Amino acid sequence: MEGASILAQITVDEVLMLLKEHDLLIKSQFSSLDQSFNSIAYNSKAVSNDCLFFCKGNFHEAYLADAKQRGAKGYVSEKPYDNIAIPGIIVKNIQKAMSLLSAAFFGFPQNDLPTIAYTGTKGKTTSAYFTKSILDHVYNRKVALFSTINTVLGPHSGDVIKSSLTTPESLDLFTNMTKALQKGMTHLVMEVSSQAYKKQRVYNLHYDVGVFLNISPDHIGRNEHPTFADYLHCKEQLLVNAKRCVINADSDHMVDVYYTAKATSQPEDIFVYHRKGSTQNAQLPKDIEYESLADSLSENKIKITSISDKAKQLGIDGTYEISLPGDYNEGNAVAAAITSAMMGAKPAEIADGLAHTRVPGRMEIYPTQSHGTIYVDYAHNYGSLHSVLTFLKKQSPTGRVIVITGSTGDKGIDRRKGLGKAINESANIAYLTTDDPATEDPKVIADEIAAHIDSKRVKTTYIANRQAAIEQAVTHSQQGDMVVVAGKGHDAFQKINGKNVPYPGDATIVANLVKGL
Ligand SMILES: CC(=O)N[C@H]1[C@@H](OP(=O)(O)OP(=O)(O)OC[C@H]2O[C@@H](n3ccc(=O)[nH]c3=O)[C@H](O)[C@@H]2O)O[C@H](CO)[C@@H](O)[C@@H]1O[C@H](C)C(=O)N[C@@H](C)C(=O)N[C@H](CCC(=O)O)C(=O)O
Ligand SMILES: Nc1ncnc2c1ncn2[C@@H]1O[C@H](COP(=O)(O)OP(=O)(O)OP(=O)(O)O)[C@@H](O)[C@H]1O
Repeated sequence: MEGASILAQITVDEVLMLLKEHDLLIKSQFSSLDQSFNSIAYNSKAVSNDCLFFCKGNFHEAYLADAKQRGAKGYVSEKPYDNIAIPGIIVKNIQKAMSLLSAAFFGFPQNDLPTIAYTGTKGKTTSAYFTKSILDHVYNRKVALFSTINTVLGPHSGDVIKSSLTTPESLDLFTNMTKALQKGMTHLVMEVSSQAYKKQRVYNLHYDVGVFLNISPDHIGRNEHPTFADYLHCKEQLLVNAKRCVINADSDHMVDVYYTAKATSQPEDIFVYHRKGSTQNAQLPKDIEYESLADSLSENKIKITSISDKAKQLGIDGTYEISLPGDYNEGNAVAAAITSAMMGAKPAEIADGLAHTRVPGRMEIYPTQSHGTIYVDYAHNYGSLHSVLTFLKKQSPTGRVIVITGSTGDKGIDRRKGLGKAINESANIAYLTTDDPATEDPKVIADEIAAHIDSKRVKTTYIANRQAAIEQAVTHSQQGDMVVVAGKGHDAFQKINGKNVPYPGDATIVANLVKGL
């Protein structure tokens, strides 16, 4: 999107006032406070007339010259560009300034769009889809969704666009909120990544409900978070910015997370849920408990019981069928039940939503007649692959586990070790292949995964072409085998050297392959 010209406006006076309020202003080169802007943009190619342009990231002066030529009337930046004859506003932090001013430009659309925000290393998309599915029953499909997979701006199929980031750039985020309101949406469910906080994409955005699902090491390395502490700190900001907080107790570091929430929310506004029998973080308050009543590939069912008085007021006690298999999806479903009840959902609506949610590329099952059963799943780090493989092994302890995976280049470097570890713990056969290699050699990435696999225990083969690797794994599988195609779900591209190279998608390849097998 990178620029917006929906009917909206902001004046230099308003810009300066806001920046001063947030201690972001260094200086302004504007002579008139009354000058107004009818559009905003951060990419010169998206600039239209009377535009206020943001210079951020790996920026080059030539982009500002381009923006001026296309109609920019001023810019906001951390440094002046005196060679270009256009007035600037110099700020201390451009990402914060862009978020703040984008929200103001659209008249703070978040104030009219009650929002549930999810963070966590795993389960954000699934929980967000569960929640949207429930609230769609309550609010007649008027629920917007900003997720890793899709951005849903309205109730019609034409209102759905593919997302390029889990959490969009701030200007795009507030543009999308405005579009959602214009299309009659009444609520928003969104995912917030740790990068969104690191890059201030959601600066000054407050949520009605914030959920912390879990955390385990991920996204640590060059281009992302320098340390786990930084990753945790960024994720915790979601609760600092939420009126009501929902926390899953069954994950490491949740005591730390709870105390972060308590710094800005009353204990009355913090809801902690536990799996029955779990002893993890037992010192945390217990508001809601859930237990698994069925946990197989064909049936996933939970019972929710409220413990504290405030939880009882949500009125969600009961049993619920969950459309997605996997014990880890039970916690995701509980989070969705709690948050949607906070937004007005009744147990029958929660039951309907949880029983009928489909999340593209998450635990999709493709049976065959004469070969193994194929699972397409988005697992691409230790936590997720370990969860999926242990769940599947529990279902069929004697079947062989066959995994096809690669890992991303230039980011999530620590995932390679984790994927190798998960394969080593639970798989019998591994096909290592290409994921999104970016600027790296996929063979080198595969070797780094393989370094954590004991090849005497797990037969490991490298096939560079992802489609060929899937085809070989599936056609060589036998009845009773569980073949897990991990990592890309429905992604219809591979990121190679800065380009999105078209790729059919794991799910499409498998769907075509299993015909006749
Ligand atoms: C490291 C990082 O956060 N990069 C993001 C950032 O890039 P950037 O600001 O440096 O942009 P750039 O492409 O170098 O260009 C610099 C500026 O010049 C502008 N430009 C460029 C060309 C031109 O002709 N004219 C022009 O004006 C660009 O619009 C941009 O504003 O801003 C871009 C959009 O404004 C993002 O697409 C980009 O995300 C990169 C691609 C990315 O993939 N980030 C990942 C790590 C990410 O954020 N992932 C999380 C999920 C992971 C998690 O769970 O933490 C996510 O939320 O998706
Ligand atoms: N609560 C959970 N705990 C562990 N693993 C999970 C959990 N929920 C989902 N998974 C696994 O993680 C994969 C990705 O799930 P999902 O897309 O919901 O998570 P996400 O947080 O949005 O991930 P990402 O940040 O990678 O986009 C699933 O396909 C499944 O394998």
